[in-house]
Amino acid sequence: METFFSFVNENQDKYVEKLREIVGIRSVSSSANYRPDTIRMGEWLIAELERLGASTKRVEPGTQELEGATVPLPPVVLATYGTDPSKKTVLIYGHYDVQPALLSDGWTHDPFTLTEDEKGRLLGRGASDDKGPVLGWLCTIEAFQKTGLDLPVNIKFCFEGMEESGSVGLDKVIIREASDYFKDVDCVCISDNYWLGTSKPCLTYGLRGVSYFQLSVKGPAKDLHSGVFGGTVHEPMTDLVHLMTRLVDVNGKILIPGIMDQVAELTDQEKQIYKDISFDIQDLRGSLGSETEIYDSAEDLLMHRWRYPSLSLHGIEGAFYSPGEKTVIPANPIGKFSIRTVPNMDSDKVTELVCDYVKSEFKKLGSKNTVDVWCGHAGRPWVSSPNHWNFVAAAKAVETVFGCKPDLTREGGSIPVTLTFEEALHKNVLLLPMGASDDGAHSINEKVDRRNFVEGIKLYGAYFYELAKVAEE
Ligand SMILES: NCC(=O)N[C@@H](Cc1c[nH]cn1)C(=O)O
Ligand SMILES: [Zn+2]
Ligand SMILES: [Zn+2]
Repeated sequence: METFFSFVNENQDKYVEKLREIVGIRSVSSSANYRPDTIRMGEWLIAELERLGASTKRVEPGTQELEGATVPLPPVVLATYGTDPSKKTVLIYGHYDVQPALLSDGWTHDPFTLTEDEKGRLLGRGASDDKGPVLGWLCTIEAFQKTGLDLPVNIKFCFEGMEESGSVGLDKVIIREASDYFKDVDCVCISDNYWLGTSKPCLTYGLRGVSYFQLSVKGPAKDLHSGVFGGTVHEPMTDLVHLMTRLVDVNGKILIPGIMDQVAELTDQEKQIYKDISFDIQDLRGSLGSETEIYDSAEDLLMHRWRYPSLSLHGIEGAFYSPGEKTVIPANPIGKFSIRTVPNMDSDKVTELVCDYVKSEFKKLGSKNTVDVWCGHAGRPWVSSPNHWNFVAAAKAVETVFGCKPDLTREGGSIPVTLTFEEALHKNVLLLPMGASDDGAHSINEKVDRRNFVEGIKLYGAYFYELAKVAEE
């Protein structure tokens, strides 16, 4: 692998330039305005894959109602690189859409202009989640080609542009293609999460699910002057804020009856896992940028990230949020919150419990306004076993590139398609992150460290190499 590693080192500036190009494509899947950019990002990947000699298939998953319009869903990009029957075939999944980002959120520079700082941090929306990792796979193929090394595996790619918005349309494509496009797949690898800390790589075998809710309170036909109408009408925002405070307490305890009853019991065997993991609370504080954690011990913090559900309040649409002092009574604010779900929670049951509870709490208010609550999208939790040869190969690759054994982790975030791959293809799925715990995905000043980006490309190459060698059991 030395030739490969040296080539990657020497060409890293070129890879960073490519990352700059794609961070500049504003592929924000949640926004109708940015839908053409999201589609363009999918097309960029198709062109790049074809330039590398892959055969591609552009799948149109259909349309979507978004912000009052019918818009096309971004394409699912399928690609095949190598069809040698004597080699294993690995399916690589990634997403090319990103979370929204505005300079006014607090970014130190334009979020869609990749900027490298003096610490080698490559800052930009999607740098870590998930454009850096997606690009990394393509750089890996190019490095094998340019060094004249034989790529020791066949690769299938599946890149989507809706991951940050519920992966709409993707499950159907995977289930349809399971016995067709994906029929020769031996294992799956996803690079779309983060190390537990900032220095040691990990392999990940579990994710929480996510159920995203919207809670609308409607009253007057339009926003009102609070001087003229304040004190004389039931204010929707007052009802909504009351309801939102009834969902979760300040210590993160979910207040919706029945939710915790579904959570799998903690066994002695599982407890043991947490004792062996080195998790530095200072690292967590570094990522938080504060010392506001709820629990004192690493075990409790990890358990509450990985194996217990959480409920987060995200925002209120239709309410005044700009600087200044507008005196308005919003007519129809919509609260946003999500529940990270864990084994053995059932998404339909979660939705039923949330909706019944919100409606019963609203009734207690005696308000003349109307309430509506719905689940926008739900992805299931996933936990697998890290003993499969796919993990063994990845662990060896980590040792080759980083000189240490990887942490074995679960993750608090969600990649809903993971379980779909496992169930539809009946193959092992491995999460092999490129980014570090302080990358700030979804936040302001998201970054990937140049080191992680470059070593990540080497890791991908070493993983292909180890996959070819590892015995299937
Ligand atoms: N890197 C994975 C990731 O960020 N996943 C999102 C998925 C999601 C679901 N709804 C909105 N986003 C996550 O928030 O975990
Ligand atoms: Zn992601
Ligand atoms: Zn994300």
